[in-house]
Amino acid sequence: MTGRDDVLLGVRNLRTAFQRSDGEPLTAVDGVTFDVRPGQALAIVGESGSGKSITVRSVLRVLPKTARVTSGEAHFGGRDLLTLSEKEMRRIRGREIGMVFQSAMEAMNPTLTLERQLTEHLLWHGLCTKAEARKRAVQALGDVGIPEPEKRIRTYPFQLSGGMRQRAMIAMAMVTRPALLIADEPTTAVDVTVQRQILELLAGLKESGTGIIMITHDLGVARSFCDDAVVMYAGRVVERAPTRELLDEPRHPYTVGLIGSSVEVGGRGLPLAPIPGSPPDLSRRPEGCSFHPRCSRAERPRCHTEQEILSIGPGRQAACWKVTSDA
Ligand SMILES: Nc1ncnc2c1ncn2[C@@H]1O[C@H](COP(=O)(O)OP(=O)(O)OP(=O)(O)O)[C@@H](O)[C@H]1O
Repeated sequence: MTGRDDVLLGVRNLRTAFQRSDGEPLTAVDGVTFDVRPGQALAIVGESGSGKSITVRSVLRVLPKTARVTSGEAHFGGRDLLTLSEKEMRRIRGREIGMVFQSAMEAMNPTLTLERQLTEHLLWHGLCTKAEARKRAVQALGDVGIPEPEKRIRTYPFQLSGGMRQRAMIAMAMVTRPALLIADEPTTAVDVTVQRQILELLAGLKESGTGIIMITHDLGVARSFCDDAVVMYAGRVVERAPTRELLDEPRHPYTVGLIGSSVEVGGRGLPLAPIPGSPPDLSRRPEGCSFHPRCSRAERPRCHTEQEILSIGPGRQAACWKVTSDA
């Protein structure tokens, strides 16, 4: 049995910067901290460019060439992933940590059949014999609802429909039975029916004890699937809470704006209200709270000088002194 206190992945104070061509550093992830627990899902939400993908790519150590983790820790299975060698990371990625991305075409090798990809994946990680690998691969395709897996295993990714390809990618991520699954917009490119089926698959994984990080723009998906959520703005976590509390009673002015401008709200018949302005250029971040130029509650001088994340209740934190003084 695992309790809420077991931490599967503990990310502390993660900072990642890009070296721009003009020499200016750009801090895309700025002091991010969160925990993921076994059998629980954490949503990472925020506008485009807020640092969600770079956060998980930093943990997996699959960053663009110009980016570098400049500080922080990522504890997983008694190790700090940020201090391991590339060889050690290769053993962890795809085996102990599975990955699912928005586009299966990006994640799969178009020149190999599903059979080669799945069996080689298992064999490379030394998880079974060649004879067992095929059996496990067929089983994994069947488990994700691919009909006639014995036959489909001989196809190439491009011969499958988008929904089937997405399932095959999930099969590949699940076949090693990872302790942690990182899913970056796994349902964005598929229709609503496939989306529901994929979420059911991921829910099965969660029930079997896998911890999940789900990056999503879809607050409805976060609500139905994720236990906890962190909201990112301009590379920082501005609010964290159990997902339902966060969505039903958002506290940080940015979270309030994000929810007000979301399709989830529009779908409930309420008017969409976009947040005025746009996120800052990360190489010229405003002093203090990065959201203050867009915030209707901003006041001088405090919002221009500080942004500290503070407790606002059990399991809840917000990086806004106005919210903490309301509490
Ligand atoms: N290849 C890159 N080169 C330079 N800067 C980059 C690159 N990729 C990302 N960035 C910077 O990092 C920031 C965070 O990017 P990231 O991809 O993590 O955002 P995101 O929240 O995942 O957005 P989206 O929801 O659109 O995927 C961006 O705003 C951008 O400034």
